[in-house]
Amino acid sequence: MFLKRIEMQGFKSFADKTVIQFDHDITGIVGPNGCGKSNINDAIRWVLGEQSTKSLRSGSSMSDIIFAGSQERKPVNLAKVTLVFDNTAHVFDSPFEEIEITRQLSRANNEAGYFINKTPCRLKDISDLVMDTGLGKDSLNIITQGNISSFADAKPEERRLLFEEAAGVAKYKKRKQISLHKLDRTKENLDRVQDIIDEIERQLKPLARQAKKANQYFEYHEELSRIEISVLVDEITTLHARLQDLERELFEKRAKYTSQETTLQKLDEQIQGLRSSMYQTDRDVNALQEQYTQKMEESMRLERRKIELDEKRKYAMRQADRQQRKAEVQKMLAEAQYEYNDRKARFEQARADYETSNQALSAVRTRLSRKEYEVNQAEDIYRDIANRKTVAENMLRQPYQHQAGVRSVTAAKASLHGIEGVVSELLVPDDKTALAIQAALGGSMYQIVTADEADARQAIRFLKRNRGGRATFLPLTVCKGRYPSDGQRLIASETPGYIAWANDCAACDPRYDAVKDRLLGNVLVIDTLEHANEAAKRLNYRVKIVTLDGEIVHAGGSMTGGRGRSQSSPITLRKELETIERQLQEQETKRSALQDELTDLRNENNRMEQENVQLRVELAKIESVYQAKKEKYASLKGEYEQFNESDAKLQDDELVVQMSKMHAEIDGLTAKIQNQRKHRMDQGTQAEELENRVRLIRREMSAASQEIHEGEVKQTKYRTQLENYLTRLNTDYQMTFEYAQSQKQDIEIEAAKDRVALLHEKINALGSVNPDAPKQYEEIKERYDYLTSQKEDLEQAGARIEQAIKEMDHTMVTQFTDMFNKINDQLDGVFKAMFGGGRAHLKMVDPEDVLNTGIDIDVQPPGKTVKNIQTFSGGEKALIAISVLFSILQARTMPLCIFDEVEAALDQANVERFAKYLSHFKGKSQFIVVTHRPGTMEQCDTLYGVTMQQDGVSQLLKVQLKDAVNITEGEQNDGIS
Ligand SMILES: Nc1ncnc2c1ncn2[C@@H]1O[C@H](COP(=O)(O)OP(=O)(O)OP(=O)(O)O)[C@@H](O)[C@H]1O
Repeated sequence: MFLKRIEMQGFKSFADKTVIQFDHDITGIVGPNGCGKSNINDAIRWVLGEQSTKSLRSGSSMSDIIFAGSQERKPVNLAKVTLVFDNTAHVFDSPFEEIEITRQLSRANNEAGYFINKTPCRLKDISDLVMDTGLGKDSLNIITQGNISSFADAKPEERRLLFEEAAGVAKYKKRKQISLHKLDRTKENLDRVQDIIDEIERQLKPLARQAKKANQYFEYHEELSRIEISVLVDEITTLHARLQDLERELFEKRAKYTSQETTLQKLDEQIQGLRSSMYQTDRDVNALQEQYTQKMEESMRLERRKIELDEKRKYAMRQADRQQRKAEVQKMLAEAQYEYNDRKARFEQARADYETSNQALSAVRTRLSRKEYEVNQAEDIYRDIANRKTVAENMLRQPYQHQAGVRSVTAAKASLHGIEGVVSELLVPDDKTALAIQAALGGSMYQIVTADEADARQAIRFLKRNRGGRATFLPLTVCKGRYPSDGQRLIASETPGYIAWANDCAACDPRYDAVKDRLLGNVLVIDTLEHANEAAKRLNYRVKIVTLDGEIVHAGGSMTGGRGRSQSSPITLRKELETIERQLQEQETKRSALQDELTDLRNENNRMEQENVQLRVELAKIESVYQAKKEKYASLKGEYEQFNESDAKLQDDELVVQMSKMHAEIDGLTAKIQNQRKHRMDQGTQAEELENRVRLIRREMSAASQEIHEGEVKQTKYRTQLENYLTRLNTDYQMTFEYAQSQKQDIEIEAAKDRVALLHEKINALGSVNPDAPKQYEEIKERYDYLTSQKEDLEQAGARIEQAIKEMDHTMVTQFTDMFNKINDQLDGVFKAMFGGGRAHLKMVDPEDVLNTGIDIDVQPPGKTVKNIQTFSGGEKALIAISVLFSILQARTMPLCIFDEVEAALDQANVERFAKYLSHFKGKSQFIVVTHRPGTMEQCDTLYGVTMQQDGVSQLLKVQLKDAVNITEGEQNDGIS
């Protein structure tokens, strides 16, 4: 027998160990209601893998299948059932000739145990072993009364399951289900992988470009590093040498300047000395001049006395004889001639002196008027600067003339809380970049910095309440710096004309660093507008740029520039005022020097005017004397010529001697005065020469000072450049100059410089570079390749599953159709045997869809015209179902069938037909039949009677037919005897 034995213990009502031995084809199980017959079926299904407590007619828990005890028996802790199969026909796919399957369950810990041939295993192993045999918890092996009665009323689709089971396609269906599930999962995985691949593909292209760019950058940078070190070393060396030359030059210039200062001082002293000496000479000349005037007056007096004397002589002569008179005239003529000649010479000398004085005076006047013009000019400039100073001072006193709000808040600062100040007061730009910072700040220079937002709100309320104007407030608590990116810094520092980032050009209390960095942190300062345009281009028009002249290239490229009436703003005013004060000081020095010179010139002019007047007076005096002498000489000459002889002598020798002495003195004084004048002129010339030298030296010193200043500017520039280069060595290459020197290569520096510039250009042209791009690209590419191969694997797996499903579908269609036809072939004969005539036929509801079609059955019992199965009686429906069941058993041999009261609904005649037909299968299948019907019992080879005594425990014993009928019929009385 296929099922050789069942061993049960503790299973449901079989509390004690019960062994059912099967030795014949048809074994009947009989017994009264509730004695435990169906528990045997349950035991078989339980071992074959049933997990549903409902289907096992157990309670809510599987442990309810363990014997629960009764009034007289205690519950047991373990349920254990073993099925022993004969496998000599190898119904099980196993080399063993006997298969023993055991399932047990312990109540204590709900622990389940599964065994095949006593070897522990999993439930799945049992299901797998059983699946291909046609046995199984849902198989056709176990048919209950319920199965039979529901067959006719079932939907065609439900009915189909029976045929699937018969055709053995259930396992394919299950496998297909698993495959479909797998396919779904594979497709889901594929979709997921595809989504990731799509996403990665989207990243891959730009990343490839970035990686290429970064590699290019690394290449350029690598080359740059190789040659730029040498270039930097060369630049530093050159700059160093230049600086040394410059310092030497500056030292010499400063030394010369100092020595010129000393010379100038000496010259000034000399000029001072000379001026006092000239003053003394002037006084000497004046004294001599006075003496001269006195002498001249005395001389004139003597002259007058002489004239009087001569008149007296003339009178005497008129009294004397003619000879005497002649001699007298002759003598007078000689005197007159002498005097005439003498006065003439004097007159001419005086005239020449006067003319010389005139010329000198005119020269001085010209110089004077030129000097006056220069002084006026200097005065105008001074006044102009002084005016500018006043205006600037006024503006500084009222810096927010046009910002009413700022004015109001500043005025009320003491009564408001947390007013830190106006941006223009808090930030102080350096001289050079003041205009640039002013432009960079724009209107924000009038923003008022407050400690926090509450302070700003309070100030705004104050302005509103007092209608004090509007103002913008910048609370420190929300103020955050804005900075350029590292890339922008690098590009900016390499751009021609780069000065600095604006926040580095202004100083402030560290408290306001955030304000400074917020307003100026991302503004770039460049020297000229051309360079600013270039810088903007290189920075992709993303940065605001200002020039030293205050022009702006805004982010985006728009430009602001030009010049208004005033360039001043509070931010530049302080510096402007300092510059104006310096200019005023310089102009003051210049103006007072010019005024000194003017005073000197005026003094000289006055002196010369005086001298000139004096000379003119003298000339007039001497001219009159000269004219008198001339006339006298002419008259005497005429008179004498009338005498042939000389007349009496009338003379005053003493007067003549006095006069001649006087004349000699006057001549002496004249000579002295002339000498002094010449000396004075020499001194003047000398002073002028010295002043010329002073002017020359001053000019030279001013030029030298300018050169020194320029040299110092150059020096600062070189030092800054040097610092820059050293910083670059340090930051870009982490090298000291000394180490870099040791790394310097022997290359052509000029060509290298060109190359460095070109490389910088190329690097700039690359724009922003992501240095991690190559690594990121590699990683993502690797991931992409991996996922692509995953995708291929999944596609192949999917294709394999689809192919397997296709094959399974094909097998199922074939097997199902074959089995369906076979059953159909059997059905008519079985039906006729069961109904004693008539006919029956199975049909597919949708023959086109064999895999899903429902199954209908057309039946026509003998003598009836009704075909609709629903309209038949319960017994007829059961007989139809049994006919189909038998047809199936005909078409497909089952190794084991368990019928649980399947014939319960049949009448006696039909039970007999049923039982008779059962014997058709003898030798082919093993039957275990649970029954109450004697007709069926008669056909059984062996009969087991199941009884249950008061203790609620099922007992089993082999019985004879007679006993079996008794047991069944004596259900109401006591069971077996
Ligand atoms: N865990 C259990 N412990 C003890 N007895 C149990 C347990 N489970 C079920 N039983 C008993 O098993 C009996 C039911 O057995 P079963 O359904 O096999 O009877 P039957 O012989 O098939 O009856 P019928 O002829 O009416 O179908 C009941 O008396 C029930 O109390």
